[in-house]
Amino acid sequence: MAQVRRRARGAIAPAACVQAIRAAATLPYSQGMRRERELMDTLFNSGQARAMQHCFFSQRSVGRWSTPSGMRWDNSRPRPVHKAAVVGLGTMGRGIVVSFARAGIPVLGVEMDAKQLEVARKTVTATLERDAQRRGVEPPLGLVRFTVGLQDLREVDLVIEAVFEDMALKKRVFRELSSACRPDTLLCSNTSSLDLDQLAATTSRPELVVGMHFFAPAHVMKLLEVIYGPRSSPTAVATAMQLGKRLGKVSVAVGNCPGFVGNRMLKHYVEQANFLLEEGASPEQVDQALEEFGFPMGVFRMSDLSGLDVGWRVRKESGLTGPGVAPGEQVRRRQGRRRQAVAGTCTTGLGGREAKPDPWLRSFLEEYRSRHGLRARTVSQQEVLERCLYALVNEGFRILEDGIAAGPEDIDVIYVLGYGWPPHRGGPMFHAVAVGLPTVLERLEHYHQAHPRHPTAPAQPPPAEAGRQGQPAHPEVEGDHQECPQSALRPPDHYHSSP
Ligand SMILES: CCCCCCCCCCCCC[C@H](O)CC(=O)SCCNC(=O)CCNC(=O)[C@H](O)C(C)(C)COP(=O)(O)OP(=O)(O)OC[C@H]1O[C@@H](n2cnc3c(N)ncnc32)[C@H](O)[C@@H]1OP(=O)(O)O
Repeated sequence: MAQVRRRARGAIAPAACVQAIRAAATLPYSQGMRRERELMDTLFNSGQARAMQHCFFSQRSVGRWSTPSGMRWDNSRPRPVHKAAVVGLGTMGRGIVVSFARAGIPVLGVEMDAKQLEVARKTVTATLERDAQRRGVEPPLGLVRFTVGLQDLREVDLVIEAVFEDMALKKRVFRELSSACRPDTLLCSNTSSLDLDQLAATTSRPELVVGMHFFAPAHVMKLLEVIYGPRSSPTAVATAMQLGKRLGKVSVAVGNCPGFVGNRMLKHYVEQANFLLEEGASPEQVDQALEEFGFPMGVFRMSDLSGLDVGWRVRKESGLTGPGVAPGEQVRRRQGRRRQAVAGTCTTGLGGREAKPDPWLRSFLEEYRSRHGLRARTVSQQEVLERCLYALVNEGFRILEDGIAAGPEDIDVIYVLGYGWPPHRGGPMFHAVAVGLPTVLERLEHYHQAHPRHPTAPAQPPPAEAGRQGQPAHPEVEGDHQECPQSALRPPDHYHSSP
């Protein structure tokens, strides 16, 4: 039972199953049946059941996508994709190649560097072989071809660019793709946060450019964010949405803004976690609170595995990597500790999956606090959860206001399938309603008063001309020491799923 509870992370159904089996094995038949019925009644009537039902129906509803400009699932025809290419075979690119092969779609893996290509070939082959062995099938190795350079791209119907998160580099790749591919080839980007419209503008076919944002590990996580820009055509959006489904993912169509939906919210979650380090929490403590809430891994473990280098590049592009930034930033800059180059982390010792406290980090944080005159205080588990999760929820409401996500269900699907938000808590927007929007608002305002640098949203809406796609811009971080504005969270009229 202890093992089940540990793996279930707060979900009541797995523990109830064990109890029912135990009752069947140890009680007389009629008592065992009665106990099972009681357990079922408890489960059927629980908030967790409603949360899981919400997840189930939300995953179906996002397939009926629509955009503010009137593109819809039922008025847009996808194109067939017979063969695809992935350009850039880092960790994400390799995972995407694996997803194509596993779905039975021929795929060309493209690298500019021959050494990197060989590493990718080995990793992809090993992953496909391991996966096939587990499933008792033949590995689909014949569907994957690797090549250095863009010369073979005329044979593909769709390309996914997955190079480093660097706008200049991505623009160069898109320009080259534009001449290397057929004029009808869809050009997609796996960018985590960059402006899709700028990428589209470098090509001869901006209408055939969309974002296809995968989540790490790309061959495991079930989410695909499909990002439409102002010039993306219905055909391009429909093709990417349908392709996601073929790849075994749940596709969610979202608008174009920095970080789109998932990472735009993630930024506020990560930011609060970093502030908590300044204030006295340890990374292990923050992670433990989030893991007890039900995430498979806390924010620091997750960042270690998939986000340190990406986050660093994103902040570098935004000019947020100078001196005077919060410890999270400097920790990330520690030599050789940006994951995906090295399996080392800021929360854990070098290598391995197990999170172990890092003595270097502990003394770094002590030194950082003393340098900035910060007195470490005790941070409760409740504060960790409220600050990290409500900041994320708050941004979710701003995303709805901006029309970047079609509805709260879309955000919930993104968090459950992309970031491991526990399904028995329904997703962030569902959770906020379950907690009570007035309570969430009160806590956000409380933390705003207590910590003037706290959340996220400006008291005044930003000027409309600062936004993209004719929508108001969302607030940008201007450094970790910005004044804290008020909450964006208002009980929205359009929230139509009740917990
Ligand atoms: C102005 C706006 C700017 C925007 C701001 C930008 C913010 C900063 C950007 C951050 C980076 C974003 C990157 C990307 O765009 C978005 C993401 O992908 S975020 C990551 C989302 N993924 C997760 O949260 C996954 C969490 N993990 C899980 O859910 C589970 O671990 C699992 C993957 C379902 C597997 O679970 P299990 O089967 O129980 O097995 P394990 O836990 O042991 O893991 C198996 C295997 O997978 C590896 N792994 C797990 N998680 C990750 C991960 N997040 N990234 C990479 N790899 C991961 C794990 O190490 C194991 O590998 P192995 O040891 O077998 O080699």
